[in-house]
Amino acid sequence: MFLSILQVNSEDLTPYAIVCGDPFRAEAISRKLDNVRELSFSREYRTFVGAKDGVPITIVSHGVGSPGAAVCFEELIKGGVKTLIRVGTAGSYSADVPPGSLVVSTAAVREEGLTRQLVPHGFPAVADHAVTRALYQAASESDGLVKQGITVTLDAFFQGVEEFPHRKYKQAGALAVEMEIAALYVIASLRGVRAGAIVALDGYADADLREVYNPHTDVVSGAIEREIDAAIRAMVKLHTEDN
Ligand SMILES: O=P(O)(O)O[C@H]1O[C@H](CO)[C@@H](O)[C@H]1O
Ligand SMILES: O=c1cc[nH]c(=O)[nH]1
Repeated sequence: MFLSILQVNSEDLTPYAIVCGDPFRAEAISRKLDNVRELSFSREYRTFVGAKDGVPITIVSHGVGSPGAAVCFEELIKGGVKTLIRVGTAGSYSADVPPGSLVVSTAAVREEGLTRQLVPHGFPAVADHAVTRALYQAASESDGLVKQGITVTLDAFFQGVEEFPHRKYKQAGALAVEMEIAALYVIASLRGVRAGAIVALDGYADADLREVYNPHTDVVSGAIEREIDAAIRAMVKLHTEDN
């Protein structure tokens, strides 16, 4: 089956897929695999397949924001993907998880518009337990701080005149904010596949991002490198458990 938005044949995909926002991060992830092939680069969606320790893995970029990412998740699932791990970046809610830390998202607050058009208000956006456990274990094997907990998914990146809901979610114990995890978890639940996510913290959520946002620092690059390695190791572990 030809997937018209990703521009790939489903026969070329694998049941295990790592997704990320940035097409260049997708390429960086693919460089860690053996026998890599780039299948397509269409819109924000760049797709590679390769293997780690004999486990075939698909890597796809989904761009910024839930609606575009949802299209990618839906086509991957339609194409036969059964396990998805998002490897992203996020803003921290707490000095306890400073920039450079990793957070494994156990659940996501649905502060975006996309999932409201898919499921009722109270429907939770939750990670798969086995995927979360594999990600947390793999990330904990590397140097550096790793936490697991609730993340928040927003649509807006730069603030307008409305207050962002950061204060209340921070008080409620959320660890970080990003823009796609809730969509991933809700779509995975709807379509009966499993998903998890890990994010590298690149700053503080309540900073004025127009002034200070810069994910291209050594600290953030190091954290992204660690989360990529963790996601690949987690996929290999999940494959072993499945077989
Ligand atoms: O680094 P990625 O995976 O793109 O994730 C985060 O970075 C983007 C914002 O710059 C949003 O997509 C957000 O979710
Ligand atoms: O959505 C995001 C992603 C990275 N950093 C942030 O502060 N917010």
